[in-house]
Amino acid sequence: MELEIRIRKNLKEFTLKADFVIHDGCTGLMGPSGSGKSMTLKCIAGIETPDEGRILLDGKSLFDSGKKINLPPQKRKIGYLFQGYALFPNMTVEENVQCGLKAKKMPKGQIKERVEEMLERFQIRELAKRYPRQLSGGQKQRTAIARLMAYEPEVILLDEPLSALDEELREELQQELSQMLADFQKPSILVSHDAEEVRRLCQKQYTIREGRIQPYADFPQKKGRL
Ligand SMILES: Nc1ncnc2c1ncn2[C@@H]1O[C@H](COP(=O)(O)OP(=O)(O)OP(=O)(O)O)[C@@H](O)[C@H]1O
Repeated sequence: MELEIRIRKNLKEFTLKADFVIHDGCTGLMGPSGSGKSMTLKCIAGIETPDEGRILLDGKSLFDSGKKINLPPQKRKIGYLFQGYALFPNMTVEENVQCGLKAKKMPKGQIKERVEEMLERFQIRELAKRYPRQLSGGQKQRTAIARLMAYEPEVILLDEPLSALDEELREELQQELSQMLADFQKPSILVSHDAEEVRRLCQKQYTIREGRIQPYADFPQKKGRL
């Protein structure tokens, strides 16, 4: 698949200018605090709207200011993994996994089937009736990933998913993320402050500074099409 991003958005301090194309595999996006990383992801997901430009997924417009196209987030098939995972605290694991499918208006029987499949695949079936506060960091991550994958996204955006964790758990969850991304195979973008994390999980890297995105020339190229 191919995700093409060509957007401009005026922010308080600078203008975000993103012009890049990614293919299957994980692309890292690194840059200082406040440089526009989260804003770039939010524009791709449809949570924020660029002032102008276009975003195409396999040639299909998700956003096109010229053609006045601006698909809402639920129609973009983009999975967003937030920092801290953003699980709903008043919902059980099972309810968290199914909530996106209800919003998508999937038939009840199909929702049940899909949720079962995700609980099984991410080994959280025994935790189905627990609330997020009753989960370990790893279990929370698996629940968040199950919720994301239940939605069958075509693109995954990961916004510093591991930044709030201590080093030991971080290592462990990096392994799980790495496996998930390898299985996913479609395009994904990982925003991170950690160069080592990007080197481990991504095949390509971009840097962003004051809203300008550029390929990181020194990044070691790995196998996979990007
Ligand atoms: N809704 C908004 N409208 C206008 N400007 C915004 C909006 N949200 C954030 N900004 C500004 O855009 C800039 C980029 O913010 P962004 O959250 O993308 O940074 P970031 O690179 O993700 O930073 P961090 O690593 O600290 O999370 C900041 O200067 C921020 O103040």
